Amino acid sequence: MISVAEALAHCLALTRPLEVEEVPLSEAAGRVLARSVLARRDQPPFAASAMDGYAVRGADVAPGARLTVVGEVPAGHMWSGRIGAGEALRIFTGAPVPEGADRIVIQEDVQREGDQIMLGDKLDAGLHIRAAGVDFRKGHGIEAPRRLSPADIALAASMNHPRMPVTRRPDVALIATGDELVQPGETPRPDQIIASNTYGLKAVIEAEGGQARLLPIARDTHESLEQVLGLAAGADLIVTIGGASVGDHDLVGQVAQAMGLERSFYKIAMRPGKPLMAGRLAGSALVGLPGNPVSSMVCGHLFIVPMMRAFLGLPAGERRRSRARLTVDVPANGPREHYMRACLSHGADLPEVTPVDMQDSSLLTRLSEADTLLVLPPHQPPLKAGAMVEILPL
Ligand SMILES: Nc1nc2c(c(=O)[nH]1)N[C@H]1C(S)=C(S)[C@@H](COP(=O)(O)OP(=O)(O)OC[C@H]3O[C@@H](n4cnc5c(N)ncnc54)[C@H](O)[C@@H]3O)O[C@H]1N2
Ligand code: MOO
Repeated sequence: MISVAEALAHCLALTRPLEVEEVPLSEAAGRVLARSVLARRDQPPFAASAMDGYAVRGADVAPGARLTVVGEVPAGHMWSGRIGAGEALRIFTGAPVPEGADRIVIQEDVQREGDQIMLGDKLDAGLHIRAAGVDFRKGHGIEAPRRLSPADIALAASMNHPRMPVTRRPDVALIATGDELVQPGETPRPDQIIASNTYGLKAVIEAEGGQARLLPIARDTHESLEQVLGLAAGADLIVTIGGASVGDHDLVGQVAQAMGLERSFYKIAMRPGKPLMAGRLAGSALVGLPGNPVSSMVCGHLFIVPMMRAFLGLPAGERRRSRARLTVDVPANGPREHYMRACLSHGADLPEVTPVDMQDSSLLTRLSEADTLLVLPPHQPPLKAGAMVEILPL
């Protein structure tokens, strides 16, 4: 059995950054920017008023000073004159500041009578002018690769980019396997259960920016598995679920190998997730996840998420862990790295972590309750409440 880190390295070696496509800016949120984009103009393109008030010469500003209003400029218009001594221009937020003026007096500090204004006794000290290019200059870049946040979308719009070059979404084919499975909403026989893992994994994949296809459930026969694997042809990544272990009906590895799978590894020192398998099948990366629902979801977080990032051209490696204080004793760990389902809470100074009450890898209620994985290294001796441990937020 190889380690989790070695298995991840093999999984990442099966990926390559995908091609670039252009999408409308309005559809680019959450996508991965593939090429840096540069501002097409300065922002603001002119010195702009930050307040509603009067543009004046700073030298004229004094409590009780009287100035003559020589015109008016709203946002979206340009006043082409020059402000001279003793003059003021009525101005609104966002309007270009006229030549000669170097300060905005806010209207709350002014009394107006006809074309005259009188400044109040207590004047706001701010200049209230946004210099040209103070936000960004022409040529300023949003650097790739980067997952585009809502703020990035607004910035790109401000830079005058109607379209964004983004990495194509990875196409992921998801295959549930097993005679015992029916789709949610169907009527199961008394000896059947509902397929859950594919749905959970689709959500994991799509939250990362992949596009997941749910293929028909493959039955535990060579013919059925071969047929459904055939439907996955062309996918960037094929993910099978179940049929990975040693039982007489666990056929995924056999069938994939008969179809030409070049296997990278099978079985890892991890709990849950021991019977994980990965390799390349006719141009697609293939990951065979164990069938136990929690095993497949934990493997999804640990292996499929970094693979999505690698396909998207983002930095991809082991997911970042942090540390927390145990609230309860934890027994010794065996030879496999253990990813315990756990809940985080705020301690007095540090985050605290509590494993959920049952760790069996079939229990989706406990996974749903958990918000973090508590990671115990192989052969970890027993730990007492208060010990510091590594955690991986879900
Ligand atoms: N003799 C041994 N038996 C098992 C071993 C072992 O080393 N020796 N390993 C155990 C471990 S650990 C795991 S994990 C499981 C993995 O088995 P498979 O990947 O072959 O999965 P299945 O047998 O097909 O299913 C296991 C379990 O999960 C349910 N399942 C499967 N697919 C789905 C799905 N899409 N949605 C919901 N539930 C699913 C399935 O009904 C089984 O209950 O093997 C152990 N056995
Ligand atoms: O490795 Mo299995 O995934 O422990 O349940």
